Amino acid sequence: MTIELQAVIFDLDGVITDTAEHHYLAWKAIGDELKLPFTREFNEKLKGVSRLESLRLLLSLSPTELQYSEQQLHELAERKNELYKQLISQIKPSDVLPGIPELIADLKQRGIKTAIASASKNAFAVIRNLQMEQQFDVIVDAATIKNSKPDPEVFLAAAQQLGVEPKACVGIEDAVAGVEAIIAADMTAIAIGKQEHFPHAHHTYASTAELNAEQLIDIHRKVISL
Ligand SMILES: O=P(O)(O)OC[C@H]1O[C@@H](O)[C@H](O)[C@@H](O)[C@@H]1O
Ligand SMILES: [Mg+2]
Repeated sequence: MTIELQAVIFDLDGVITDTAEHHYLAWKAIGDELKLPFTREFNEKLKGVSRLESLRLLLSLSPTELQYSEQQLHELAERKNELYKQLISQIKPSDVLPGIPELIADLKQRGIKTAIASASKNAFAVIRNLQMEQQFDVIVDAATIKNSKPDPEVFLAAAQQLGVEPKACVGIEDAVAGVEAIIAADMTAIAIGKQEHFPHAHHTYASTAELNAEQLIDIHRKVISL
């Protein structure tokens, strides 16, 4: 018996709206201050991972062994978050990425459920500013999750709350750690970004504008029959 696609679980930052850029700009400001050679390429590693883990990755760019106390680490993370919160305070409904509203509407019409699986503690603020609270059947954010991506926990929690088995889900991510989490959750993994970043994704689109429900159903069907 084949398993039909029953739910699409979206990452938030970089998939629903371009907050991946806001995270980058906030870390870039901290990196510049500490004179660290932080690039967009290196930023790919920070996508999808928790705030503190992102900070650890950023500090690993230092050529010398920098020693920070727990207190200093906490202050740096807090400062990054303040910069980030300023940036997201400007987010408005028109900042939803292209193709996303149409995809969600099409999925709903086909009876396919939708959820958010985000590693961010700011997820609800972003969704509120986008006025998308009513668009998803389930929203899981960092507040209730112990293990961050690439651990599958956030995707599995979303599937469980939807009442759908993981194999019947497609996950959509713009982060390497996120695609790993989807695969570890035994779901079909769709990546958004450059193909070379996502060798393990089942399919990669250059942009959210290319997403469409019919194709997701097809890709899921092929993955299930493998
Ligand atoms: O600092 P926040 O808002 O809790 O976000 C944690 C992580 O959330 C993820 O969604 C982002 O991709 C990461 O870049 C970010 O570090
Ligand atoms: Mg993301």
